[in-house]
Amino acid sequence: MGSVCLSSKAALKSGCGLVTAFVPKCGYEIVQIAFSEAMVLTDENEKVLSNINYNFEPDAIGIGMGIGQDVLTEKAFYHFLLNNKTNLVVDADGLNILSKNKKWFSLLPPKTILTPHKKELERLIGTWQSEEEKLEKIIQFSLEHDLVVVVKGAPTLVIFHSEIYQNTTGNQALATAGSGDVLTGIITSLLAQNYDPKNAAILGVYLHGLTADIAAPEMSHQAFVASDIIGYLGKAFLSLEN
Ligand SMILES: NC(=O)C1=CN([C@@H]2O[C@H](COP(=O)(O)OP(=O)(O)OC[C@H]3O[C@@H](n4cnc5c(N)ncnc54)[C@H](OP(=O)(O)O)[C@@H]3O)[C@@H](O)[C@H]2O)[C@@H](O)CC1
Ligand SMILES: Nc1ncnc2c1ncn2[C@@H]1O[C@H](COP(=O)(O)OP(=O)(O)O)[C@@H](O)[C@H]1O
Ligand SMILES: [Mg+2]
Repeated sequence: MGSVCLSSKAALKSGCGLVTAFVPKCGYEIVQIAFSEAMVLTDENEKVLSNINYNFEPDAIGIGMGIGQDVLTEKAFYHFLLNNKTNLVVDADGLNILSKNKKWFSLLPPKTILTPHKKELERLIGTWQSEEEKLEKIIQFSLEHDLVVVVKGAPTLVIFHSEIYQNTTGNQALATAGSGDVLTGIITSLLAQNYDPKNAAILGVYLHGLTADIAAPEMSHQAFVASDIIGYLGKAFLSLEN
C-alpha cells in the first residue's frame, strides 16, 4: 500500500489538481490517513483489485504500483485495458502482468508510458547479450506497440520509437524502495497536465533525478528515502526556472 501512497503524493506535488487512488478495501484508511489530500475509491474486494471501476474520466492514469499479480487482479486489469481510453502509465506489477499476457500490448492506448526497471524490462522483451542489442529490442518494442519506454537505471533512458533520450540528473541516493513508485506519480501528474507522453516522461525523469542531486549534499545518499524525492520536488521545479 506504501507504493500507492508514494505515487499519489508525488502526483499531487508535481502540479496536478486532484488525485484519486483506487485500492482494495484494506487500503482505504491507510491511504486516507497517510495522505489526506488524495481521494480514495475502493474495489469491492477486501484484499486485491478485482474490478477496476469508477464513474469519472481522469486526465491520466498510473497503474501497477503495489497491485500484485493475483489472478483476480489479472482479470480486472484485462477488463480495465479493454475499456480504457485514458492516457496511461504502467509500472511494477502492471508491467509484470503484461509480460505474462503479451497479447494485451495491443490494448494499450497510443503512446502509453511504461516504466520498467532492468528485471521488469527483461520480462517484457526478453534477455539481451549487449547494450546495443538491448536498445535495438526496446526500439522495436516501442515502434511495434507505439509506446514510450522509460528504461530505469543509472542513467535512465527514455525511448520513443527510434529516439533515445539519456537523463543527466540523479545519483545513487535514488536506489531506495519506492523511488520508482514516486517516478510513476510524477510522470502521471505531468501527463494529466497535458504534457505530451514523451515529454512527460523526459521531464518526470529529469525532475526525479534533480531532487536527489539537490538533496544529497544536504542529507547524504544513505539517509535519502523515496518520500525525500517528493519533499524536494518544490526545489527541483524552482531550479528549472533558473
Ligand atoms: N513501500 C512500498 O509499498 C513499496 C512497494 N513496491 C512494490 O513492490 C512490488 C514489487 O516491486 P519490485 O521491483 O521490488 O519487485 P520485482 O519487479 O518483482 O523485482 C523483484 C526481483 O527483480 C529483480 N530486480 C529488481 N530490480 C532490479 C534491478 N534494478 N536490476 C536487476 N534486477 C532487479 C531482483 O531479482 P534478484 O536479483 O533478487 O534475482 C528482485 O528480487 C511492485 O508492485 C512495487 O510497486 C516497491 O516499489 C518498493 C516499495
Ligand atoms: N545508482 C542510481 N543512480 C540513479 N538513479 C538510480 C540509481 N539506482 C536506482 N535509480 C533510480 O531509482 C528508481 C528505482 O525504481 P524501482 O526499481 O521501480 O523502485 P521501486 O519499485 O522500489 O519504487 C529508478 O528511477 C532508477 O532509475
Ligand atoms: Mg518499481
